[in-house]
Amino acid sequence: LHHGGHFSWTMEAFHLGCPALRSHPAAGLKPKHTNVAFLKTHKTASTTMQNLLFRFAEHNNLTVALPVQACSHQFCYPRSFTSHFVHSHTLPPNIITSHMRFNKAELQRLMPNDTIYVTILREPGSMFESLFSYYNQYCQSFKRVPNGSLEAFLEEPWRYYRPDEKDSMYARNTLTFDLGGDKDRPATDVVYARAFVAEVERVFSLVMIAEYFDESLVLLRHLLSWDLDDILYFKLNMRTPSSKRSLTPGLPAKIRAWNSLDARLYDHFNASLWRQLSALGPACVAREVRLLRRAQERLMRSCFGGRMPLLRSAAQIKNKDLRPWQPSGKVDIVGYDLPVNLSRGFSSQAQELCLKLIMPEVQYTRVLLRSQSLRYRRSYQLRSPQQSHPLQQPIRTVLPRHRSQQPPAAPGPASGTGSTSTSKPAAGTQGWTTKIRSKSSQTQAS
Ligand SMILES: Nc1ncnc2c1ncn2[C@@H]1O[C@H](COP(=O)(O)OS(=O)(=O)O)[C@@H](OP(=O)(O)O)[C@H]1O
Repeated sequence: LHHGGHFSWTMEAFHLGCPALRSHPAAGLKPKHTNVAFLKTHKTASTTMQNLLFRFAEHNNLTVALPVQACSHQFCYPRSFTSHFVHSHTLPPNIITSHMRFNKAELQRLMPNDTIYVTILREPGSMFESLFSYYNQYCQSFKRVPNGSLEAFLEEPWRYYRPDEKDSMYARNTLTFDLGGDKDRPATDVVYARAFVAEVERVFSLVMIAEYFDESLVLLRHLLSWDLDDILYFKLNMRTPSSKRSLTPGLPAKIRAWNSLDARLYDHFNASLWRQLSALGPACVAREVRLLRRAQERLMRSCFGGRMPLLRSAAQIKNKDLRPWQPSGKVDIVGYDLPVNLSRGFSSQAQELCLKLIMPEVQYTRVLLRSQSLRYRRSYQLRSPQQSHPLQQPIRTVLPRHRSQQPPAAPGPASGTGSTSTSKPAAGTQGWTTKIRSKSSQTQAS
């Protein structure tokens, strides 16, 4: 961090890395894969992932598809994604990661052919508890429940839930909905549930699991041929312990029954994550996880003046660019503040890294849109019309009206070079390769 922002721990990783993989001859030369579509599901640690992808994109001068202003900082969720929602200055994209309702055909039209699709799921009990608390003031199904009681909702969900109502996707099978599925298919429709899981498996090369976030990142790193320092992160979008409630016995089973499609997805992809980890080698995975955590702790201490940071509620954070959005007065989403004397002994690059690591979703989206827009404007005069992305002509300015149930973002305008890979530094990762195959080619063909 003190040497130009690059965290040099790849050599250490090389010595501790997986022997079987290290012997692979050409892996050190393999370029990093840079075309990634990450489906940002709700309340699954997806903001932490999005921040990691934003930083990777900036570091490698890539283009991130961002929403037009009328969509706020999401792609007009809960409407099904279309390329009309993408800001024309962020085309052609390498990475897409903002909230959307998945639409395979539209994403394939937008993204390069070799795009790797990734998403993340969370255990249904803790996820539903998080949704219930976060969207308590938005979602009518939750607002109707006396005393905001999760137990009361789960006792008689049909008393409070209306499938066609605004924001009902937060109250039942949210993962299925985000993935483009039918959240209200009855649990008895096993044929639909199986086919849906199979479709998700066909499209997504990696389905991460929030409970095993670091292990999932190790798989991601191998899948994309990234370095260990590309997967460093600080946890974002957390609630204070006082905003959480523990689930009383019997509730997890009720949550699973109510969200049976999500439960099926979770069980399937949790099992497949562990199969992939075991194929990579448990010892190798454990070593990489250990390295990641150690490096993260060092990075945190560097950014926060030698000690571990205190998590702060939004009101306590002096820098407004670092205040996380608060869904209501009843839930406290915490964030970080940087020490005032951070600039002492730090390069501007190192300061920038510390800032971006803790920048909340709404503000980072706005910053990225601004910088990409600037880049787009600078390169605009140099382009011939043929060099434009097909979706850039004509630029679409009219958007169907849509209410925003999410935090208001104020993105400015934004960019577009279309590089598809970066040169991977050979040091430390020679021979490390993944056994996980990209499914993008199958997906394109289907
Ligand atoms: N690295 C990592 N590992 C495990 N869990 C993590 C991580 N980062 C964030 N979190 C937890 O994820 C919850 C927020 O999820 P999202 O960022 O997806 O929420 S949002 O839909 O974008 O608002 C939120 O959960 P709750 O605190 O239970 O609400 C965060 O604490």
